[in-house]
Amino acid sequence: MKTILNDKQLGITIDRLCHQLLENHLRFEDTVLIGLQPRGIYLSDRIHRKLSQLLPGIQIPYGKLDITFYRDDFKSGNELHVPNEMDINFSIEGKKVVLIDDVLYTGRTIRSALDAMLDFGRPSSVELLVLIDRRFSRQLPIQSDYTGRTIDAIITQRVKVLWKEKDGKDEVVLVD
Ligand SMILES: O=P(O)(O)OC[C@H]1O[C@H](OP(=O)(O)OP(=O)(O)O)[C@H](O)[C@@H]1O
Ligand SMILES: O=c1cc[nH]c(=O)[nH]1
Repeated sequence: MKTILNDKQLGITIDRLCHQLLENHLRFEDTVLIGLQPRGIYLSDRIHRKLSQLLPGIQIPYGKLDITFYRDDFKSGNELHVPNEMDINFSIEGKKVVLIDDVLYTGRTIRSALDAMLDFGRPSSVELLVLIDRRFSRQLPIQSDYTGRTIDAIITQRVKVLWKEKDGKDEVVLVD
């Protein structure tokens, strides 16, 4: 097992991603943040919290999207898919959406998210922010606009993003 980001590096990386978002979205007037269930929301919670500190008095619309019923393998196999909470109480019609997830690998989760998101309106643009981009693993033409760390990993390896509130510590590891 190899550490990709320790807790300090993870904090610095999230701060940097927030500043990159600020550079492009300034006061977030037409921008909404959407975290992907289940594991992207730990990152999106932190990003939303940090941006709210950096922009006091500004309410940035923030929701959580569940893609369970939009997965391209939803109807195949015998696996039982258990949905997570869908929590988007605003329209994304005409908004600039920033989708947030922890890991980008094949790109299938993001494809499903793009599909699921359209139930909430037609955005003017969609960007993707991920903590870890597993390069050379894509099965679809999808890439991130904001990236914490790009890594090369072989197919048998798995990136695990651990969060203090869920897993007891903040760390990103590569598991063989
Ligand atoms: O780009 P992809 O290949 O879709 O992988 C990325 C997704 O994988 C992880 O979720 P999870 O382990 O729940 O997803 P999986 O079961 O699809 O691997 C992670 O939280 C991302 O959402
Ligand atoms: O390495 C990987 C690939 C997909 N999803 C993860 O969380 N990790």
